[in-house]
Amino acid sequence: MSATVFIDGAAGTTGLEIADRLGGRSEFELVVLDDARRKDDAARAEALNDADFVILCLPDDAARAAVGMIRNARTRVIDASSAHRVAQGWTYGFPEVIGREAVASARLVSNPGCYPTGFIGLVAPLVRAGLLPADWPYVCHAVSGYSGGGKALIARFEEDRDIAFRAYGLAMGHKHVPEMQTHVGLAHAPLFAPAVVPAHRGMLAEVPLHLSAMNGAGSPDELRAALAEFYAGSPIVKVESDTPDELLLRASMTPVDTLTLRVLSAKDGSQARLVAMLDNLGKGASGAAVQNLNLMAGLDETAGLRL
Ligand SMILES: NC(=O)C1=CN([C@@H]2O[C@H](COP(=O)(O)OP(=O)(O)OC[C@H]3O[C@@H](n4cnc5c(N)ncnc54)[C@H](OP(=O)(O)O)[C@@H]3O)[C@@H](O)[C@H]2O)C=CC1
Ligand SMILES: CC(=O)N[C@@H](CCC(=O)OP(=O)(O)O)C(=O)O
Repeated sequence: MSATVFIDGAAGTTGLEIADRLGGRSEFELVVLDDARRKDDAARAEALNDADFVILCLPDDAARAAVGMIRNARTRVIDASSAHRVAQGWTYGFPEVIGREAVASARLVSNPGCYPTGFIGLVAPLVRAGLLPADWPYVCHAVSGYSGGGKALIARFEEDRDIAFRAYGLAMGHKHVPEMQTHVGLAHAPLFAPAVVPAHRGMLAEVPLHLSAMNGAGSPDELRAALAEFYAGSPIVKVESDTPDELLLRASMTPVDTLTLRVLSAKDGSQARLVAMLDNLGKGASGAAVQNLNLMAGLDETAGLRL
């Protein structure tokens, strides 16, 4: 018998991409509320309590309210919002970093943010291996396609074709910083500098490092080898050892659920740039939600993913 899945917020950017990935799969049956009922609390409460799995693709406040509507301990939840990413009782849904078994057995899973997927994917294994210090004040620069901001930012970029680059989070305190600090185990909140480019999807997150100024930091070769070992065998996270002349995000990018990591470095090893590339709607959101759903349902983690 197939498990029932209710996507709350199914008409939004993340929800639609999850439904795409689940389409045609016999292991899951999607529960769909029509347009007239998708924001009706009584209909949502019924669907939230009846489904085997609920995937929340809602703004944070609506996600918190949806969790409050679940009145049984049977329904298992994947929250794509940032409402529960450092909350007690929730498992952080980054299986490669947190552990596949932890995600597979959890009832409440919080999907990582798109930018933190790049930052944590790069830094957590290296801090854990003792090759980067936990008490360093890290910096993360990143660019995202505009679908990262959901329907509102898509509409803004599609209406105003003149925006070439949008830096934001300028007063610091971006909502992703707590999960970046917590799930790497850092002493200081990272300084996070996000931006949006006029492409629908795609993301690059970078952590520049003055290795020669960091006490006890590994060499670029050691960092690269440690990442390759940590993700060895992962069908989703790839560690590349090349040094390309340039890294391009293409506006025509097709959806992909991989996360690609690189350690780029100076010849003398004094400086490095840790770089993650992903699709904000792939491993950054919908692909990650489907990977977590697969694990929670006891299935191959890659089923339905675009690899
Ligand atoms: N886009 C991305 O790349 C990523 C998004 N996320 C997170 O996923 C969540 C969804 O984001 P995204 O899909 O981009 O956002 P969208 O704005 O595209 O979609 C949100 C959807 O939720 C619906 N909604 C809002 N309030 C309610 C409610 N009370 N009851 C039912 N439906 C409601 C909206 O309805 P309506 O259509 O009427 O506006 C909309 O369809 C957010 O928390 C976001 O931060 C996480 C990682 C990456
Ligand atoms: C481009 C853009 O606006 N991106 C969003 C983050 C997208 C994401 O990861 O979603 P969560 O909000 O669920 O964390 C932002 O910076 O707020």
